[in-house]
Amino acid sequence: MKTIALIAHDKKKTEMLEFVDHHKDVLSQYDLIATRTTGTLINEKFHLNVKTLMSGPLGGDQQIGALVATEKVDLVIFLRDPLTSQPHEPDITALLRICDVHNIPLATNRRSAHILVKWLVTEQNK
Ligand SMILES: O=C(CO)COP(=O)(O)O
Repeated sequence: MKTIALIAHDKKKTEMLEFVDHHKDVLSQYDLIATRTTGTLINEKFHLNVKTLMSGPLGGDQQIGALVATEKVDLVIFLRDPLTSQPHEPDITALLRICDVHNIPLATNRRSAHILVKWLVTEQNK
């Protein structure tokens, strides 16, 4: 397990920052990538050296999807906003799909994200 992708829609960015704050000790042990705005906010606050790709609406979800498809991402945390329509909805759907195609663990809400991080810790201690 090496690379974790972090993505949050605008209304979920505060939640993402809280999530990262809570788990920064674990997350800092992995290579982190993110869509542009999400990653920039995380880097400003935590200096975790997150590599940023394009913003989601400009193709960032597709970039992460391509990395999932080529097995360069091992886990995806995507705090989606299910109550706001997104202009790049097809890209979002494609990212979720490609995670399923490649059997990549994917959390789309904060509680499942917490569970995945706990699982990471369990795996580390094996
Ligand atoms: O839109 C997004 C995911 O679909 C997130 O993109 P940003 O991190 O650039 O806001």
